[in-house]
Amino acid sequence: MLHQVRGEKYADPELFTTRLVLRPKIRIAWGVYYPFLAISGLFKLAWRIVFYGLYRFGYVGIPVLFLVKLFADHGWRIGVATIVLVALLLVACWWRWPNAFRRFIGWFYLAQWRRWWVYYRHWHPTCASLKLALTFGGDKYFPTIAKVRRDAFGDLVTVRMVNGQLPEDWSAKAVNLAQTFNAVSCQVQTARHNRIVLHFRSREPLTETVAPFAIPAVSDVEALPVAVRADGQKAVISLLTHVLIAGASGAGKGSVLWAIVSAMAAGIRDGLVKVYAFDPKGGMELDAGRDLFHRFCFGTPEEMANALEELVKEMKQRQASHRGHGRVHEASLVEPTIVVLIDEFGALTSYVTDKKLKERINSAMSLILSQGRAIGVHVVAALQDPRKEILPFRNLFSTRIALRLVEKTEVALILDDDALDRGAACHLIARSLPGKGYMVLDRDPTLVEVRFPFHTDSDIAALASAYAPERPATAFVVNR
Ligand SMILES: Nc1ncnc2c1ncn2[C@@H]1O[C@H](COP(=O)(O)OP(=O)(O)OP(=O)(O)O)[C@@H](O)[C@H]1O
Repeated sequence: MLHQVRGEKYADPELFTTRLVLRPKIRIAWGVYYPFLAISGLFKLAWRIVFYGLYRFGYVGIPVLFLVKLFADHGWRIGVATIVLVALLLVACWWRWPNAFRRFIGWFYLAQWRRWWVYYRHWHPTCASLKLALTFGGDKYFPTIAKVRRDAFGDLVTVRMVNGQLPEDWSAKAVNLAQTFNAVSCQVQTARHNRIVLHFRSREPLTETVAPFAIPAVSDVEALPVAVRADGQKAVISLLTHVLIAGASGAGKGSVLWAIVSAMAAGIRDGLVKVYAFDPKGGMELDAGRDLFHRFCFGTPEEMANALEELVKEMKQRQASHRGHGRVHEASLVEPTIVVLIDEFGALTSYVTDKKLKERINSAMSLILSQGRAIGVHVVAALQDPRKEILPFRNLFSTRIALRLVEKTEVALILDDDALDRGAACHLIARSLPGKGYMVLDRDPTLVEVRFPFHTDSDIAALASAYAPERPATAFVVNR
């Protein structure tokens, strides 16, 4: 029976020497056996030279072959002149286009060097000690390093797993792997065909505090620039889906809320976006920007329930007037987009002890979340504690943002079941990096690592005074 074992069979160097002195097991004339051994050895050598020299290490083998031919055909003067010319050309490229040079030449060669010097040399003992190798039929098989690439933050090592392995097995060893290969962190991302990518970072991206963005002149609620991605580009979210933000205490949920508010500030000023703000923690977080809100509610649970029911009533009126007029809501001065901003969603529901009140809040929230989108009512909710009470609503939020979380089980609860396998180690985000996290966008499986800009109190005050709508918050403002 021929067994298919996925992995690199470990060839003990000692076995290699014994194989050379091996005598044939069957009786065979020496005069036949040794010439056979010599010819087959030569064939193997030639094959290895072609395979390793031109294919595996072609990036070195081919230029070397070219130089050897050049020296042989045209003499050493032409050879040396060519080397100098190429070196000057490379220096000029590096000087003129440093980023492109790094990306296409520098990182490539550095990655190849690190593949052999850093990873391959320590690979087998590391896998054996972390129990990531497979023993079968008396042989040991190791996960194969298929490819190493480099980016601005470290190495991306593509690994073909052995039979029976899952990305989770590697995620569980991420800290050990990072420590072994002298990396700051190791993220495990799933790839196709039983492969995973280990992202060994030599430095963390997004460690700098991000300043507030310039406010877009026209706010497009379908594409609000709210954060910076690891590659330096702006991350954009759409409010046409409901947005859930989760993070431990001090993770920077406030910075996400303010990034969203500031991105739609022009719409607020022009009356095309109305923000209904709920701050069940007593109004501390959102108070600085209260002038931006059409409604600002920070009272008792009963007052919150009343406010939400008022909103449901307004929603029903919209539904009635929209019946028969298509399903896409267009913001106008008469019917602006309504954004329901909730700081600490958990405080709205989980901490309410009165059963009736809890039911009122839950059913109003369910209606808003399930029917609001079609008529321009969108929810942005932050929460600290992703516990069971949140779960019934979770799937109604298509855009989910997770900042630093306390436990790794919360990652699946907020983002996606396999988010941790795809590298969203929110529980490992340092406390010193508030506003950093991961997000999944509507119908897009890609996880985006981001850092949100930080708005100081004076930034928020300036925002509120420059972009406050004509009519500041009045109606059903509670406890003002
Ligand atoms: N994006 C950010 N960049 C840099 N620092 C930030 C950022 N967001 C928040 N901070 C810092 O972290 C502190 C805590 O932030 P914030 O109050 O927003 O956290 P939180 O998640 O709302 O916490 P809690 O749930 O306890 O209110 C802030 O006072 C600020 O100093």
